[in-house]
Amino acid sequence: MNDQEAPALEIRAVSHAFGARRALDDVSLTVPAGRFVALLGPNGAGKTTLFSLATRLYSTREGAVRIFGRDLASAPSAALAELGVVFQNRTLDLDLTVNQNLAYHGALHGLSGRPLKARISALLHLVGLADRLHEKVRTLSGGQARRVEIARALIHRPRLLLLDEATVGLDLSSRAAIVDIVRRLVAEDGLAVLWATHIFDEVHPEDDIYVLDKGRIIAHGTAGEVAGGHLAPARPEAEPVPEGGTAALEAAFRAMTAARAGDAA
Ligand SMILES: Nc1ncnc2c1ncn2[C@@H]1O[C@H](COP(=O)(O)OP(=O)(O)OP(=O)(O)O)[C@@H](O)[C@H]1O
Repeated sequence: MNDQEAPALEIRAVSHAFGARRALDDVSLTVPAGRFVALLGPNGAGKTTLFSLATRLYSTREGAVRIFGRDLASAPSAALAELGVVFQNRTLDLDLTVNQNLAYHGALHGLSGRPLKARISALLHLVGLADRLHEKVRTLSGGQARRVEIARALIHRPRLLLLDEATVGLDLSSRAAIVDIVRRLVAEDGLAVLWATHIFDEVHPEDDIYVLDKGRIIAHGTAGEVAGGHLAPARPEAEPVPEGGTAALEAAFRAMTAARAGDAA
């Protein structure tokens, strides 16, 4: 399979345990090139563990992770070159400016001089923060800092972006702005995205979703299919759908996880 045909991310039969606690159990999922895929799961489902394996923070002992066909264990540099990531926990240096944070990260990826400056400028325009270049990150709102993290994750032009609960703790309009930026990157730039969330209203009916619960994938399909076809259609503007519009997905999810809790009992 050549690089153009390979999925952006392939996770195959991955399991991971912390001592006796099995955090992931035989998880497989695929993010096709240029597509938005949501990973929906409650707290403790295993999302962050999966991201830690996909970014090689943890080594994969059971199963395989491939990024555009490159195996993360045997060809880590080639695989990670295609990957950008926004972690759940904030990792910007608050006492450096936006520019310094981005420039430092760009330098790690071998960028310097004019190309680096141009890249930072383009990315800050993309996330709507061009006027904050020389301000310390400490002065930004939570949503603005998140947008800087997205810019930073894209500095080396990855073709796959992983976001772990990127909107958690943000107000509705900041969440909407971030969802909008990410969906535009998919639609206009062909970026592939894995969007991990426990917030139902960030998912549109036509989105490809995987539902993760207690370390296992318990459902996969479009969000509309998983919700039994009762999900309200996405609105054309990329705001989260109003509360209640995703009630069917939430109800389906609760029914699935309750059934599993019953199985386990
Ligand atoms: N370093 C660790 N040591 C021990 N157990 C861990 C560790 N990291 C995660 N776990 C456990 O693994 C399971 C999955 O956790 P994980 O953080 O991956 O879930 P999550 O879906 O990202 O949840 P959240 O949204 O709350 O971050 C949980 O039971 C958690 O307690």
